[in-house]
Amino acid sequence: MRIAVPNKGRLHQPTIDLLERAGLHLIDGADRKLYAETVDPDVTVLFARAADIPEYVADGAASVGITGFDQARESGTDLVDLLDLGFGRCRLVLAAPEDGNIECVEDLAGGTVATEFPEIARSYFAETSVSPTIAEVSGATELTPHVDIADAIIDITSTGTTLRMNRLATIEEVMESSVRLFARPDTAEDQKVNQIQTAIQSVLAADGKRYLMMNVPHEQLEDVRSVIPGLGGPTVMDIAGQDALAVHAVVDEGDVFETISKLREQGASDILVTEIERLVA
Ligand SMILES: Nc1ncnc2c1ncn2[C@@H]1O[C@H](COP(=O)(O)OP(=O)(O)OP(=O)(O)O)[C@@H](O)[C@H]1O
Ligand SMILES: O=P(O)(O)OC[C@H]1O[C@H](OP(=O)(O)OP(=O)(O)O)[C@H](O)[C@@H]1O
Ligand SMILES: [Mg+2]
Repeated sequence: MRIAVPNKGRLHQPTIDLLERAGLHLIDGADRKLYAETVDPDVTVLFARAADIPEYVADGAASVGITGFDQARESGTDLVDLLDLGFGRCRLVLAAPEDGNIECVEDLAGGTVATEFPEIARSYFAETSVSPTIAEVSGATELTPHVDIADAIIDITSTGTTLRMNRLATIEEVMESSVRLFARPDTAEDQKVNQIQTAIQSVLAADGKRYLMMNVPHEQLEDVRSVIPGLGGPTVMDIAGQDALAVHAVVDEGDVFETISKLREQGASDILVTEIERLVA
């Protein structure tokens, strides 16, 4: 089966890193190659433009694809969104010059809106009382209101820097986006698709988690247990020939510092903190 992933740009490397962490190591994914084999002989990675990936999946060229939710919406394809991969978080917004006369959506009656996302723009305006002309552009959208190509834009923003630099103010949010794992409705339940989904999910589940291991005297177990945060209880094991118990627990990274002090106060010793590669529920 084939997985379509972004061939360049900001989504490329995080996607490859995630696949690698999920155990799907690429074999010879050299620059400019259009595909790469993986350690799983049944899985090939196809490199494609982020905007083309939904079509690749919908047409069957790939069984699953990884790209922005905005791209899936724009393509109009019927895909199932299996997992939110947590990166490529951004918003599509309607924005216009800060000091101009467009202050609300209604001010766009008879106007023009430039965007790289004409389909999203059309469906957005279908829900409003105005239907401005949509001018499709393929980059530098933020410039268009300043050169009389458009009155406003619909474009991606994340930190807001580009909008500010171009003296544009947000009028309304159109949609939120992040990178997702997509499949076709008819393959979303396939065993191999499921296997890939589980592998990636296990990486996401391990993100920001640490594994704590420690020795605890029998009589201190309840005190130690009481200071371990989180819902899942720790795993407790007898150590052969010793009075102490081995206690293991998964803890949020942010809680590790405080938890260690508390554990020591409660009598835990030989505390070991390790990273977790994957967490399969
Ligand atoms: N500033 C951003 N912050 C977070 N995510 C973004 C940002 N810009 C784009 N994205 C996400 O990345 C996807 C791909 O963006 P885009 O097609 O612009 O690729 P790119 O990585 O910028 O490469 P290029 O524009 O050179 O083709 C977008 O559809 C969106 O989901
Ligand atoms: O709110 P910000 O953090 O400034 O991000 C928003 C910018 O990021 C993207 O451009 P990108 O950097 O991908 O350049 P591109 O126009 O070449 O795609 C997007 O098209 C915006 O222009
Ligand atoms: Mg870009």
